[in-house]
Amino acid sequence: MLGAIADDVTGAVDLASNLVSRGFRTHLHFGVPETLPPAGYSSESADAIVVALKSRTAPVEDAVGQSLASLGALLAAGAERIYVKYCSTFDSTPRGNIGPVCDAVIERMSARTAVVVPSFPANGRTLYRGHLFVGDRLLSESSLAHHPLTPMTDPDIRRVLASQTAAQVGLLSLETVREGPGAVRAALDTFDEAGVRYVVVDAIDDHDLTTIATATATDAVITGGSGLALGMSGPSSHASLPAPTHLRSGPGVVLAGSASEATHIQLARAAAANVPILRLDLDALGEGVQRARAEAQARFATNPESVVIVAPAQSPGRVEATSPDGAARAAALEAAFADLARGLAGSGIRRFIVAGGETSGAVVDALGAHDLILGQTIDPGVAWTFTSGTGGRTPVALALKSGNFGGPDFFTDAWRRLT
Ligand SMILES: Nc1ncnc2c1ncn2[C@@H]1O[C@H](COP(=O)(O)OP(=O)(O)O)[C@@H](O)[C@H]1O
Ligand SMILES: O=C(O)[C@@H](O)C(=O)COP(=O)(O)O
Repeated sequence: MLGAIADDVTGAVDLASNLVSRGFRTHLHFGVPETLPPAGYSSESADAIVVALKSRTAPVEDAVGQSLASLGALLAAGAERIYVKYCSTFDSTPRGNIGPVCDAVIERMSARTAVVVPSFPANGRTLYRGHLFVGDRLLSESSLAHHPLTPMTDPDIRRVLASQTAAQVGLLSLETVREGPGAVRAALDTFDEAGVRYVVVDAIDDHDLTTIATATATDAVITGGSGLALGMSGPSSHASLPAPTHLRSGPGVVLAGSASEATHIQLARAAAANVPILRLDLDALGEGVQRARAEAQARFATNPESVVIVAPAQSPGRVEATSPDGAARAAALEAAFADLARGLAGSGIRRFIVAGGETSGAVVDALGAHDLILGQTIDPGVAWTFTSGTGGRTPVALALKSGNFGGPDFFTDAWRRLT
């Protein structure tokens, strides 16, 4: 069994959906697990367990502590290999947490060399000569350079990782990758003998990912974005589960707390398609939540198949989450989305799309959704998930979308994949 530790909620869904698409029956757990597998699951019925943490921007010691606790639970559940999942744009601060978390996992696993593979070509993330590209631009020239919490201003992943770890970091070039898995394995063994712990590996298409995954198929620890999973092969042919019948139709709510560019394009396209967008005024959030809830319910009463979107009234511009005021506003908005999700679910709404990793984390907590089942993939790195409905609770469908993922018509088209 494969165990995975993801540093945020949408990143975990991203990895889980790629694993499912490659034939891994995948179980997704939110938060540091006390024990795994949870009730109803066993290592026999899951080929992979992904633990979703909220550790990307946590203090380093917390991130390491949460990751090691999760690692312990995964190993106790029978995990034989560990996949450390971070963002495909290597989102981190100069202190970490990618380097310290990977160091801790590698040491606990008594592993030696581990690959570093952020590439996810289907979403425009490619690595060449150790430099990370987002679409046609270097990472440092993309919108990620202005991320409020983790501004990525250096595209050289070898250098970025070296600033977060005392271990040696090497580079395996695209030329070697193109020579095939045997050449990659031989190069990794040479790095290992030279005491190099991390090997950043170039990859610009899915075939490169298959080569790297094949070469590292028995490595105890692999690290990357979710793209590396696309090169792996699981044992099952039908790893995603159909949506429970009651979730295939009915009202739907989009909670768009993401400040990312892709989400704003998706909002504009939905508005152009006449999907109602209810706005939350950041200066009157309590009132806004009440009003949005009442308005959504009034619309659903007249049209039970309709969709409403809830988004902040103010443009995020550059959300200054690093300033105390910015962070407080961002947290208040997350809490408002969480309240709204709880209220709507309490009045019977069962279908939600949530945009943004932090926003998704808040909503998942509010709904008490600790374990999710993977359904259909919607777009690369985004899939429908269902709460398990244990304890007499009715399952809820959740599409937890990383801010920058999904096609332009995601908010109108994703519902069709809820089958
Ligand atoms: N207009 C806004 N003003 C202040 N904070 C905002 C605004 N829009 C979004 N936010 C906050 O910014 C953060 C966005 O993070 P997240 O949900 O991870 O999405 P993304 O990373 O795609 O932007 C959340 O904390 C959200 O509450
Ligand atoms: O690897 C990725 O790009 C995503 O899985 C991811 O982690 C994105 O993070 P958010 O944009 O903060 O959701």
